[in-house]
Amino acid sequence: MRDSCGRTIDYLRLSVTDLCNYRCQYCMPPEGVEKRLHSDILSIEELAEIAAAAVRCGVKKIRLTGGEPLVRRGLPDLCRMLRAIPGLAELCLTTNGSLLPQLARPLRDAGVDRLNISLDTLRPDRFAAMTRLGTLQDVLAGIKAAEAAGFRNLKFDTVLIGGFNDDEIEDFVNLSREHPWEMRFIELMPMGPCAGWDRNRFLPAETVLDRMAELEPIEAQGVARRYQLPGALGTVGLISPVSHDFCADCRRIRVTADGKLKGCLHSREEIPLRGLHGQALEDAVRRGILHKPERHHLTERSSDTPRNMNQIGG
Ligand SMILES: Nc1nc2c(ncn2[C@@H]2O[C@H](COP(=O)(O)OP(=O)(O)OP(=O)(O)O)[C@@H](O)[C@H]2O)c(=O)[nH]1
Ligand SMILES: C[S@@+](CC[C@H](N)C(=O)[O-])C[C@H]1O[C@@H](n2cnc3c(N)ncnc32)[C@H](O)[C@@H]1O
Ligand code: SF4
Ligand code: SF4
Repeated sequence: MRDSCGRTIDYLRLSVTDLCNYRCQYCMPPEGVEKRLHSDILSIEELAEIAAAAVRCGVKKIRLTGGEPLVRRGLPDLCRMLRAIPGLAELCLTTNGSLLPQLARPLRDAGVDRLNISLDTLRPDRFAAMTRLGTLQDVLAGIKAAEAAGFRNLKFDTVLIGGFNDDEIEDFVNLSREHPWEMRFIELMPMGPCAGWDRNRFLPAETVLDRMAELEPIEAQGVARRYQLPGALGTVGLISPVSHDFCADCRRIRVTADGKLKGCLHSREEIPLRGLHGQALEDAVRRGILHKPERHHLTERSSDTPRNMNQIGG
């Protein structure tokens, strides 16, 4: 289905929880989130019902996200239910990777096609400081488990943060030499805890090209401009929501774990879906697509959404 700007909307980012086992400094406050009542969050059945309605409205790809999706109990059951929806072409998941040692295999068996793993630093001390609760070791074990479970085309998402990880650009890019991975760099978007951070922490993704002159452009994919080192097995991606926004080509809608449809990551507008079923649910999804905001306004001000990123899912 097309929105009022003529964009085809076929990609749903579905958040299964706002909870997380990490507290990344730019994403969540140190104290975490107020624990909600279990009933405030969509049940597995409600998530599957919304996903099926979205597919009837033209969605072909679903990406599960969080918070951290892997902390959600019953996630493999949900994946199995989603995989059985006729017309769904791709089921993907974005994760911090820490729980993949236990869950990579069950998720693969449940039909998840592809994983994107967030990884902001390769230094154990920095990792612990940025995530406040995590260890790099867990994520490295998670990556091994994902490969052993048969996940291919892994992508890694690194949020570029000036003064934190910009001296690791080369290390990340070099991983693409020996591994068939896409190493992606994402511009930090001003929202939630990082909205007021010093301007020099927000770097344009071009910084990567300035540091790595060897990178050669290859075909873009989704929202990522892509590059490759000569002879490398993997690729490098740049995602520039701030400096080169990709709103004109946006194909996404989002549903939050508390059941609100968001036409745009950065907009305040939300459509409540809870309690709707059948045609009424489908009509609400269509309304959300039709009224999808045209673009964000991050070059003029911080994000308009009052939510932190863990309450949306990226
Ligand atoms: N501004 C903006 N940023 C987005 C949007 N979608 C994803 N991002 C950011 O881009 C980063 C990468 O997103 P992923 O979760 O890996 O998903 P993806 O890029 O759609 O993944 P692929 O399906 O592999 O192309 C995350 O940090 C997101 O916050 C969007 O619609 N708008
Ligand atoms: C909110 S997390 C949810 C999924 C999972 N917990 C993870 O970290 O992959 C999704 C992605 O959003 C990114 N993210 C969070 N806050 C961001 C911000 N302010 N700007 C850019 N990316 C952000 C994270 O780094 C992560 O790659
Ligand atoms: S970025 Fe992901 S892992 Fe980090 S706090 Fe946010 S939801 Fe959790
Ligand atoms: S900011 Fe909004 S319109 Fe722009 S790409 Fe992201 S979700 Fe789409």
